[in-house]
Amino acid sequence: MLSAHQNIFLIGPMGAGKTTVGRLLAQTLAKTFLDSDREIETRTGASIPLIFELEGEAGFRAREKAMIDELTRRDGVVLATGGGAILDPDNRRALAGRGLVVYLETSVDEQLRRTARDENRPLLRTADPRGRLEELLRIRAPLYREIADLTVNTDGLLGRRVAAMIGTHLASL
Ligand SMILES: Nc1ncnc2c1ncn2[C@@H]1O[C@H](COP(=O)(O)OP(=O)(O)OP(=O)(O)O)[C@@H](O)[C@H]1O
Ligand SMILES: O=C(O)C1=C[C@@H](O)[C@@H](O)[C@H](O)C1
Ligand SMILES: [Mg+2]
Repeated sequence: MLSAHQNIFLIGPMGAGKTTVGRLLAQTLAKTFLDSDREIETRTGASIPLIFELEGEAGFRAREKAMIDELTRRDGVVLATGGGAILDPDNRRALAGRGLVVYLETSVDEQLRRTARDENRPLLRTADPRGRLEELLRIRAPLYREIADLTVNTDGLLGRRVAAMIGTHLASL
C-alpha cells in the first residue's frame, strides 16, 4: 500500500507525457503536483528557451539541479522532471533515494508527434529534431533505466490511460 508520504517521480524524454500524466496521477492519488520545469520558469520569471538563450544549457542545468534537490525533499508529491534531469549523478541519487521513480518510455516517432507544434523546447530547435531526439535517447535511456522502479511504455496510450496504469501498479505495492 502506498503511503501518503510517498513521492512519485516521473522521468523520461521530451514528449513522454511527464507533465500531462503527472498532473492526472496527482489528482488520482490526492498528492501535490510539481513540475521542475514549470517551477524554474515561475521562480525566474523567464521561459526555458530564454534561460537557455541567456545562460546556456549549463546555466539551465544548474538551476535544474538546485530545483530537483529542493523538490525531491518534499513529502507526498508527484514530480514531473525535465527530460535531461537524469544527466546529473546527484539528481539521479536524489530521485532514486527520495521516492518511487516511474520511467515513461516513448519512441522517437511518438516524441516527434507530441512535440511537433511546441516551440518551448530549445534542444529541439534544430534542422533535424529526429536526429537530436535519437542522440539524446542513446545517451539517456541507460540513465532512465538505471533509476527506474517502474517503466511504462506510453506509445499509443492516452495520458489518462498511462496515469491509470501507474495508479493500478502503485495500488498493488
Ligand atoms: N499519452 C499521450 N498521448 C498523446 N499525447 C500525449 C500523451 N502524453 C502527452 N501528450 C501530449 O504531448 C505533448 C507533450 O507532453 P508533456 O508536456 O506532458 O511531455 P513531457 O514529458 O512533460 O515533456 P518535457 O520533458 O519537454 O517537459 C503535450 O501536448 C501533451 O498533450
Ligand atoms: O530533454 C531535455 O534536456 C529538456 C527537457 C525539458 O523538459 C526541459 O527541461 C528542457 O527543455 C530540456
Ligand atoms: Mg514536462
